[in-house]
Amino acid sequence: MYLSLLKVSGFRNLDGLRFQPGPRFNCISGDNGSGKSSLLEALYVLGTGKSYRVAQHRPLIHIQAERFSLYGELQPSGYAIGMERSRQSDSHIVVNGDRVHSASQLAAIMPVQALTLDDFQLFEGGPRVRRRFLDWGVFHVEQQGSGPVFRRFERAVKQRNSGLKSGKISASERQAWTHEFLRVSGQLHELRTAYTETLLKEFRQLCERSDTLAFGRELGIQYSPGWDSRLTLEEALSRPGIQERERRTGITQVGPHRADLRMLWEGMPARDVLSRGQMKVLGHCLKLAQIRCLAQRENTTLPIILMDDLAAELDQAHLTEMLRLIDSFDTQVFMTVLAADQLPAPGLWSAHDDPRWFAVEAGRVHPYRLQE
Ligand SMILES: Nc1ncnc2c1ncn2[C@@H]1O[C@H](COP(=O)(O)OP(=O)(O)OP(=O)(O)O)[C@@H](O)[C@H]1O
Repeated sequence: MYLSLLKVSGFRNLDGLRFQPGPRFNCISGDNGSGKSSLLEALYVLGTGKSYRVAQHRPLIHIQAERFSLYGELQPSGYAIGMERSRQSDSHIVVNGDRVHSASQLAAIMPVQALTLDDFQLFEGGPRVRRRFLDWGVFHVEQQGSGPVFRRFERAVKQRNSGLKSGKISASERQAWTHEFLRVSGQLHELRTAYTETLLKEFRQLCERSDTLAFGRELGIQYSPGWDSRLTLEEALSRPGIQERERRTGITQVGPHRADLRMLWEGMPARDVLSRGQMKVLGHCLKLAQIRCLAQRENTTLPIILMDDLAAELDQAHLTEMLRLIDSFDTQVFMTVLAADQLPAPGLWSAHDDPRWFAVEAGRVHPYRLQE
């Protein structure tokens, strides 16, 4: 699957933009503030309905525009996705002319994975960042089975919390909500445990590839389920201290919504020992390991890979190795860079046709040929 055409209007500084990328590696260069990251962000929004840079959609709309609109065509599926978002209204998404009511449906049509400068947050950020990362993999690898589990789990937590908050629930009502919460938590826990094992295997193999990435083999990753793992979730919920906290706060205190991945280095929190560049490289590797998990499965669509400013903070050896790794996936890639000469010569990392080169200037994209 690859994107053959992108049109963007009123999105940050991009307006009237028409972009025909190549099916494999696309390098996008341009000065600071030219619109490279915005172009990548537009692709991400088209595939997910949300940005990886901001939580709200308003900053995405050009300051003088009322709305942004995005349009993309995918090959060989022939899918055409249109998306519009105004300052006031919710998003309007159309796939092949039919209205789509939830942006989450786009994930199956145009999956995207973004490698960004923030990937060190998988180490330094809070548990929410790691849960989102983990669940991206669970969702994409177990697409058929996991979608309903996520939805039921969210509903079960919400219902249980509103019952706890109202304070007026009978013991039998509380039991019924707890029963559903336990049932669906068990399913989510199983999906995450199985996926974490596969992910770790792929991550280790990826680090075996070269001496440059060998330091990644020392990383220990432990799945922490969201409660004391020596107990069952039911036992954890019935502890007097937990019940007292639930009565006081009206919030379910333990469960998969509190899960985390513990990143360890020689038994210490990895964020206390690894350099920022190392965290960034390993953060990228973890995301690429997710794509390897998908590549092992039959009939899966590999995500389009978006890489914003990969060259920042990486030395040439790490940069070359990351580019080789990314080039080894049979999927479309978009990468931004200030100038093409920041990258090692394509002959060192690209085994396929030459990457395509595009320059962004004042919100417009122009193809160009790289001088030898
Ligand atoms: N809502 C908006 N309306 C208009 N312009 C915006 C809006 N949001 C951001 N911009 C501008 O869009 C331009 C492009 O930003 P972008 O982050 O894409 O640049 P970039 O090419 O990635 O630069 P850098 O190399 O510095 O990261 C910037 O000048 C920014 O100020």
